[in-house]
Parts: sequence; structure tokens; C-alpha cells
Amino acid sequence: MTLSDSPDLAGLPSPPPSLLHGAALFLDFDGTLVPLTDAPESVEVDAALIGLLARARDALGGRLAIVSGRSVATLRGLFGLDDFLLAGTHGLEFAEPGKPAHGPERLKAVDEAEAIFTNFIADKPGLLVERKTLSVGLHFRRAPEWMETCRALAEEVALATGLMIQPGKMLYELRPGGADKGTAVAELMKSAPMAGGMPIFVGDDLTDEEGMLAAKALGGCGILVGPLRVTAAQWHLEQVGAVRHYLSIMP
Ligand SMILES: O=P(O)(O)OC[C@H]1O[C@H](O[C@H]2O[C@H](CO)[C@@H](O)[C@H](O)[C@H]2O)[C@H](O)[C@@H](O)[C@@H]1O
Repeated sequence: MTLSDSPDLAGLPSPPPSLLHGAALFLDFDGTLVPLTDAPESVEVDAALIGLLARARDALGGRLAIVSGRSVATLRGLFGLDDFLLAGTHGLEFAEPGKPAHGPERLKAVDEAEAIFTNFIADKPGLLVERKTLSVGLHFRRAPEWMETCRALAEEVALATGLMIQPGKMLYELRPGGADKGTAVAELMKSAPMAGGMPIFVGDDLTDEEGMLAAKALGGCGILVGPLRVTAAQWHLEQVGAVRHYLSIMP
């Protein structure tokens, strides 16, 4: 299955609350549950969001998972998402509430890439290296003039290390391959609490399209957040506030 070639973008409707009846809900994090900010660590998760997610999870009989490009360690340590089922680092690692994360070991290649990125940004104010559990990100949101150079460097380092490039929003990340948000959905749908629900993937980023395609392949659908584009989603919510409102009116 591929993205729709010519979706009627103007006509992508808002999802009805009844869509969530019996859903297994997969939620992206940045740009979906929290607005994008200047830097990875400046995102804030407040008690209201945690409460909203907990109520939605309970109303769905536990069938709610957060599927993020962030590492599980960050989702828990920085944002307090300990009580939720998590898939981190684009589907490379998983964690159930109260249990340790499971995923591959950090590769030496990621350390090598991080050292190259760190050296590269040393004299370039605004660029930022994000050390992640299993990967490394090179952010240029505060210095977009470096985008092309960052892309070229990421390509060069990917070739040298065998890591894959994961493009993001104002970000090039290097990580091991073998997983994405689609494989994360497929994996989580195999067992409790998600098994048996209708998968719905909610996300804003291109990486979320794989999650939406996997949800569709399993009889569910996708909800695109943010500006309309060619997408696998059938439904649309305009921004983070609309996502939070939608979750708050769960039937
Ligand atoms: O899959 P997600 O949960 O959407 O995570 C994707 C990436 O999000 C973070 O980067 C993005 O958000 C930052 C904070 O708003 C922003 O400064 C940056 O420009 C965005 O790319 C995170 O830092 C990455 O590790 C995630 O992969």
C-alpha cells in the first residue's frame, strides 16, 4: 500500500469521536501531543496532558501507545511518560509501564557519528547534536542556513558507518535500520493491550506515515496532524490543541 497520489486535501475531514470506539490508539509525540519548540529538551509535558492521556488509555481499556522518534529513556526521564506503553527511537525499542525498555544495544557506529557531528557543530552556533539512546540527531532548526551542509554530512557519515539517515523536522538523524513506526504498530498489535483493537495512528511527521499505513493494513486508519500534504491518513486535525481536544471528548 502507498500514499494516496492525489488526495482531496481540501476534503480531509475531522475524525468523529465515535471513531475511537474500540480503537487501539497510537500517538506520535512531538508535533502531535506537544507543540514543536526550538530545541529537543525545551518541550514541556504538563500534568494536564498526562491526565488526558491516562483518561484516554483507561477509556480504551489500556489500548493506547506512544510511538515516537524519541528514546524511551527520554520519554520517561524528561517527560514523565512512565505509565504508558511506549515505542521509542522510531520503533527500535519498546517499553511497557513499570518494565525496563527492550531494544538493541547502542552501536559503536552511533558513537562515531556523534563524535563527527559534535566536532562539526563546534564552531557553528545554532546547530545542535542530540545524543539519543540508540541514535544521534543533528538539529538545524535554529540555524536553517546549514541545512544542505548538514544533509551532505549526514549522507557521508551514513555511508561510512552503515547507519541509516532518518530525516526529521529540521533534523537529520543517524540510526540503525530494521524498524520504523509501521513495524512498531505491527509488533504492538500482536499482543495485549493493543491486540483486538482497531489501530488508529495519529501523527504529524513523514515518519508517521509508516505508522498510518500499518494501521490501515490492519483494518484501521490514520489521522494527520498539521498542514495537509499527500498522506495515508483519512482524517485530519489541525494542530496539537485539536488533538488534545479530540482526546478529551472521547465517547
Ligand atoms: O516521532 P516524534 O515523537 O514526533 O519525534 C520526532 C523527533 O522529535 C524531536 O525533534 C523535533 O522536535 C523538537 C522539539 O520540538 C524540535 O526542536 C526539532 O526541530 C524537531 O525535529 C526530537 O528531538 C527527535 O529526537 C525526535 O526524533
